[in-house]
Amino acid sequence: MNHTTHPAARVATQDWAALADELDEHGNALTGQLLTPGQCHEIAALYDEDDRFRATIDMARHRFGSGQYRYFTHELPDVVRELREAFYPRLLPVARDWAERLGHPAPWPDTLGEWVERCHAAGQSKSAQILLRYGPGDWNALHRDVFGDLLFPLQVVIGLDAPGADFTGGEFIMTEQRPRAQSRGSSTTLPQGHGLIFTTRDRPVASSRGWSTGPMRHGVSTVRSGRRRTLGLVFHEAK
Ligand SMILES: O=C(O)CCC(=O)C(=O)O
Ligand SMILES: [Fe+2]
Repeated sequence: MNHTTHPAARVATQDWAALADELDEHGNALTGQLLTPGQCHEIAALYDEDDRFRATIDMARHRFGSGQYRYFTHELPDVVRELREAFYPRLLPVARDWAERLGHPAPWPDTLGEWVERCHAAGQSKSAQILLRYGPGDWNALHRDVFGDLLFPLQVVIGLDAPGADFTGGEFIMTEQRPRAQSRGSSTTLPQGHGLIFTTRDRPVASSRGWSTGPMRHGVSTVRSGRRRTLGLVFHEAK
């Protein structure tokens, strides 16, 4: 793999000022291409390697929607580990800036390694990186990936299949609860190999009194045909 196709290098060379502006404006932001279609297929193919996963979740059984996802063990495949490590320092300034605006604590150290250690010490010790697989009729209910007190406020989902060609439907959807008003919705068609950075729990929303908390949820609309697979990167650990 040469330097230009290395996923971590692709993360580093995104226009991070523009992505931060987009995150401020919308609570989510789509990156450029991070993975080639071949790299997407390699990651998606890991789904069938049982030893790589600590748990498999049948979404219908938990009333999370319909479809299946698997939690990787801590022995992450190199590309997944490298992507997560490459994103963390880029998302950190946004996380700290948002916490300051909201008057929330910003407990995140400079390195992902230190943050993960802190999660483990606090009893959040399980890997939260997931591969998801949706077929026709599958969907993901609106939710938040909050697993304990320790939380990183942004996460990333990477599309592994091509919308239109490999599947139809299956848009990534978000809602934002507005104070004393009805919620606002958004949908994003996730291109293959691109990442969507999005708010895990709340984003800062400008208000007459400064900043207020904009609670957000995310999910996936029903896949109408084909197969949609994604890689989910979360920066805190699960319980
Ligand atoms: O499949 C998706 O697009 C979203 C999956 C999800 O809920 C997540 O990555 O946290
Ligand atoms: Fe999620």
